[in-house]
Amino acid sequence: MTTLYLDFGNTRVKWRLGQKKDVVVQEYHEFEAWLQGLAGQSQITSAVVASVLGQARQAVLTEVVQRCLAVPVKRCVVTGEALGVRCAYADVSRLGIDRWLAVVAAWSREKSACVVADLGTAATLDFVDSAGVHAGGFIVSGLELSLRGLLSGTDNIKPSPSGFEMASLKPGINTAEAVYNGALHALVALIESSYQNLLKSSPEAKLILAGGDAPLVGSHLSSTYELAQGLVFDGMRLLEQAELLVDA
Ligand SMILES: Nc1ncnc2c1ncn2[C@@H]1O[C@H](COP(=O)(O)OP(=O)(O)OP(=O)(O)O)[C@@H](O)[C@H]1O
Ligand SMILES: CC(C)(CO)[C@@H](O)C(=O)NCCC(=O)O
Ligand SMILES: [K+]
Repeated sequence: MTTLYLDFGNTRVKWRLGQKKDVVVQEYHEFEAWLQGLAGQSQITSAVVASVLGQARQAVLTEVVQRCLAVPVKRCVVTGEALGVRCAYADVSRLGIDRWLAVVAAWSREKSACVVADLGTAATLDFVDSAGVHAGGFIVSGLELSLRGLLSGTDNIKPSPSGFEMASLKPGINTAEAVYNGALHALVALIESSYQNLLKSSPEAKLILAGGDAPLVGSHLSSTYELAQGLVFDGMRLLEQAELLVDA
C-alpha cells in the first residue's frame, strides 16, 4: 500500500511517495512521462492531489494521473475546520489549498500560534493563533515573480542578471543590487514585521518557512525560524488520515 502525494503548484509539481520525507520537484512538461515511469517501478495503490491550478488545468492533470496509475485519486479541499484549525475565509473554497495544508500541518505540529510563510512563485503568509483559529494572511509576489513584474512594467530598469543568491539587505549601488536587494528586503521585511506583530499577542508564536525560496530568505532573517519544506505534504497526510479528502 503506497500512496503518491502530488502538489500541483503554479510553476512546478512536487511529489512525495508513501511515508518518505523527501520532496521531489518535477517540471510540468515532463510530468506524464515521469509518471508513466514511476507507475512501472512502484507499487502505487492510491494518489492524493493538492492543486492551486484553475479548474481546466487541474482536470487535465488529474486525468493524466488516473490514466497512468489506474488507482483511486483523492483531492484535498479546504473545509471550515480541520484537525482543530478553523479557516478564516468566509468562502473557504477560495483559500489556496497549499496555504490550508501548510497551516493545518504547522498548527498540528506546534499547537501554538504561528506565522506560516510559503515562499514559492507567490509568497503567502498565514496566521494561526494558539487556539487553532486561522486569522487569514497575505499573498504577495515571490522573489522571481516580483522581479519579473517590475521589469515587465518598466521601460528602462535593466539589471545585469545577478540572481538572488548574491542579494543582501543593503541599499543597492547599481541597478542589479537595487532591484534584487529591494525584492529580497520587501519579502524579509513583510515576514519580520508580521512575525514581530504576532509575538506581541502570542509570545510563544513560531515562524515557519516553506517553499523554494525558504532557505535563501530564511538566511536573511534576524528572527528565529523553522524550515519545514514538507509542510504541504504533511498536511495532505493529516487530511487523509482524518478522512477529509474528496474524490478527484
Ligand atoms: N530549480 C528551481 N526552479 C524554479 N524555481 C526555483 C528553483 N530553485 C529554487 N527556486 C525558487 O523557488 C521559487 C519557487 O518556489 P516553489 O518551487 O516552492 O514554487 P512553485 O513550484 O512555483 O510552486 P507553487 O505554485 O506552489 O508556489 C522561485 O521563486 C525560485 O526563486
Ligand atoms: C496564493 C497561491 C498562488 C500560493 O500558491 C495559492 O494559494 C492560490 O492560488 N490561492 C488562491 C487565492 C487565495 O488563497 O486567496
Ligand atoms: K506553494
